Amino acid sequence: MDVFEAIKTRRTVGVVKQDPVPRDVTERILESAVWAPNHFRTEPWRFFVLEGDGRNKLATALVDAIKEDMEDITTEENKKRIEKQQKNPFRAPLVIAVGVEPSNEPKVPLKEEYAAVSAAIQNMLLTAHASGLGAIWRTGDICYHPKIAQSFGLSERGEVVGFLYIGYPAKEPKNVKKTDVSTYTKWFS
Ligand SMILES: Cc1cc2nc3c(=O)[nH]c(=O)nc-3n(C[C@H](O)[C@H](O)[C@H](O)COP(=O)(O)O)c2cc1C
Repeated sequence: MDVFEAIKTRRTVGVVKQDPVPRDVTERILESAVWAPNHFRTEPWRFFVLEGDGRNKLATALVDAIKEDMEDITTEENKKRIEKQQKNPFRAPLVIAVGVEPSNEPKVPLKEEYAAVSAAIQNMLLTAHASGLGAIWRTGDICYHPKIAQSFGLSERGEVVGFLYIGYPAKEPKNVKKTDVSTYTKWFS
């Protein structure tokens, strides 16, 4: 599969099988990340690989984070929200939490550190797709909760920018409509 084909045929896959992802495939996905472009070569990306029982680490972090923002954790509604977060990491056999650890160098714009990590994530999604896997980049407010960053040992400036849920597709991905690029393009020749 050439790069353009991989880019065009990759779709977000939210529902995957529980079959484990082979170690070498996971390692290839990780390796593809660090070839992303990165101004000043600060290498701001961090990867936390969660598989098998390791996914409990994320479940605990998600539950701690959600509880912190609740006034009363014993209401029926909140109990359900807690239960949902407890289960969320088990929706895929492999979850990679991708973090950013921004440089302290004044010359390095913060937005460029996030840009580099986003480019790394796209590499990972494309490598997963080219390996026959399905993946979804998930966030939500909880992803950016300081407790989540802390749970992975990130600094106060660091944060998790996405959870990649990866596995073999259980369902055909939904078709998405893309507006033709000409709508967003102005040419100056
Ligand atoms: C920064 C970012 C955060 C995202 N977070 C979520 C999410 O929390 N839940 C979700 O269902 N999809 C999430 N997505 C995936 C998008 O919904 C998906 O890319 C979009 O629907 C387009 O589908 P495609 O990836 O198949 O082109 C996220 C994508 C990005 C780039």
